[in-house]
Amino acid sequence: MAAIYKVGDDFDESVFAGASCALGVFDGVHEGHRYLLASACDTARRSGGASVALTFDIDPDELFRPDGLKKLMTNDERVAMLAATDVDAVVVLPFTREFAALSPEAFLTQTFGAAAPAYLHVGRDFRFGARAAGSVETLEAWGSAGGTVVCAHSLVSEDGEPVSATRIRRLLARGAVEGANRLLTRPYFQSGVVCAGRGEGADMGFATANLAVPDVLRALGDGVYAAYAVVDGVRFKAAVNVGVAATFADRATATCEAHILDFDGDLYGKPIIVEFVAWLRAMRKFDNVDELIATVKGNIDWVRENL
Ligand SMILES: Cc1cc2nc3c(=O)[nH]c(=O)nc-3n(C[C@H](O)[C@H](O)[C@H](O)COP(=O)(O)O)c2cc1C
Ligand SMILES: Nc1ncnc2c1ncn2[C@@H]1O[C@H](COP(=O)(O)OP(=O)(O)OP(=O)(O)O)[C@@H](O)[C@H]1O
Repeated sequence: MAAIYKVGDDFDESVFAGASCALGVFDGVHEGHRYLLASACDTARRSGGASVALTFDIDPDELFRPDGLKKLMTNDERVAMLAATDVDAVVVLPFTREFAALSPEAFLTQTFGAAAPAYLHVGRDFRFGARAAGSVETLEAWGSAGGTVVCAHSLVSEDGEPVSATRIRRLLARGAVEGANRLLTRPYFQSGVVCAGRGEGADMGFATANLAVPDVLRALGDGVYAAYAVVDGVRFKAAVNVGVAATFADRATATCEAHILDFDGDLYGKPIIVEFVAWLRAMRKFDNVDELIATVKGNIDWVRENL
């Protein structure tokens, strides 16, 4: 597990000296991000320096484009996932309005101080600094003056289209979880602490663990999904309703309800992770509860037999 440095008063920039850094937000830590991180590990191995994922504490869009923003994971999950790759260190820059207002040159000076990295890896489309004025060309001019080799990579593509967090969000919004998982190279997940529901699921024959997923993390479209639920590190099959239950919209608050197969422990207050595998059907508003129960039990049976 990589060391995690949060940049603050006592941060020592010498971490960057001679290092190979991959720079970006990295929401989702998707296939393209992993390629960039692996490229940094590669030049680090060859040059004998450390490999560093250089990122921000929040997604800049949280400050500048919060309306309708759907992130693929929390900031803590993003940093933890970066730290679980092969990099030696994750450096987390505080992204404030003051920081965002820096010119590209000031951004680089403030970030690296006198400790120039040996290699800096970015995607060809990388933009940074105030009004996104900084580009690969800006990096290259700075790098050649200070001794940093800038590696601007062509974007990793799948099916002729670059992999990006935006593309993955678009897939998730329409429930295309298999496609999103392929670009993520792992299952898309939602996580949280199980909260109290209305308590009616158990009477209907299918208890559910309810998560109140904050709106900014609801990248996945409403619907019913086959999934796995991870409880205390153990993976169980699960049938999951995403979105506020349409039949009970006036009294329901949960936005992710998982019926965990072959599990009957008390989960209130416990953290769980729901890993989505396949879209099963659209969520429906049922006219009678018997029809809802029969349909949900059918979904649970499908999960039991097919996952
Ligand atoms: C696999 C699954 C599918 C579901 N599908 C629907 C649905 O299509 N429409 C709906 O209104 N509620 C749906 N629900 C939500 C149930 O209505 C809800 O879990 C039940 O009312 C219990 O809620 P409670 O945990 O708040 O007591 C589904 C639940 C599960 C587990
Ligand atoms: N498909 C890709 N292949 C290689 N590098 C990539 C790819 N996608 C992004 N990168 C690079 O990874 C770093 C982090 O990118 P960033 O966090 O902006 O990801 P993104 O997927 O492009 O996000 P968004 O879609 O929200 O713009 C940047 O240097 C970026 O250029």
